[in-house]
Amino acid sequence: MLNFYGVEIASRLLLGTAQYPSPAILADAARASGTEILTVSLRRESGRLREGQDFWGLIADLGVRVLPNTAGCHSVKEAVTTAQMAREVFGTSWIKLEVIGEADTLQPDVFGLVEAARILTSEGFEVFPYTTEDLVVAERLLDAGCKLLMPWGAPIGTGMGLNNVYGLRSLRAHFPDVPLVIDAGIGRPSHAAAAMELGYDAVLLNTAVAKAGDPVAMAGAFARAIEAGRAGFLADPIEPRDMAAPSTPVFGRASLA
Ligand SMILES: CC(=O)[C@@H](O)[C@H](O)COP(=O)(O)O
Repeated sequence: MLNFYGVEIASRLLLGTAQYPSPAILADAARASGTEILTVSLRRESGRLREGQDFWGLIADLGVRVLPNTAGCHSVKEAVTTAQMAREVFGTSWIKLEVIGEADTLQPDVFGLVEAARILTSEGFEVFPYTTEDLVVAERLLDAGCKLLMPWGAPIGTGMGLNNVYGLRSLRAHFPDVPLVIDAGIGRPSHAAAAMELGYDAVLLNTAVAKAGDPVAMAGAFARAIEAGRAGFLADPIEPRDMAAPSTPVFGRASLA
């Protein structure tokens, strides 16, 4: 079972809550996904109070954990302040930390991320950092007190899947005991399955479900793909090879005589 900061989690799919056609579809998609963790942006909740209250009721009905995020923050100060407010609003010390550094790719500002992570862990937060696959940054985030890492698959909202499989494989190999969650850029269930086959512990996604033609069906498809990918990883897949190898034994030949 997954363990995030001492909390055991059965579902390996974490779901975002933005961009659904309606709150009812979000709720149905969350149920179909089997997720136990929904990410929620503080900005959304504080911005439109009435809608926020309805939204909070919906989350409470689903009986899932909330992982507040600092989506849209571009500086350390903004991210830290948003995290502090989120702790008050949502009553949890979990925070998905995003410090965005570049507008076109929404690439994390990894320098600001490490600084913000250090500040927040010293204040008792349990930080889920949205990062790249960079090994040195990963080491710095762990030094800063993060107990798990959330590298991107591809830029948020692109649906491109796993852009740097080599880097992600290498991150997995360097940190075998750290929970690793692919966060962002997943477009199709096969991308999520591929992440799990690499040995990743879980996948966080939003756009691919929220913007699908049928978000509820897509949520179910992702849940099954993640389970299949995990099962495949645990079953110890064969290594690819360059030369063909007959899968049918060649001893004993058919004879026409
Ligand atoms: C919801 C959330 O936390 C996003 O910031 C996250 O990174 C998801 O990205 P996708 O929308 O690309 O799945």
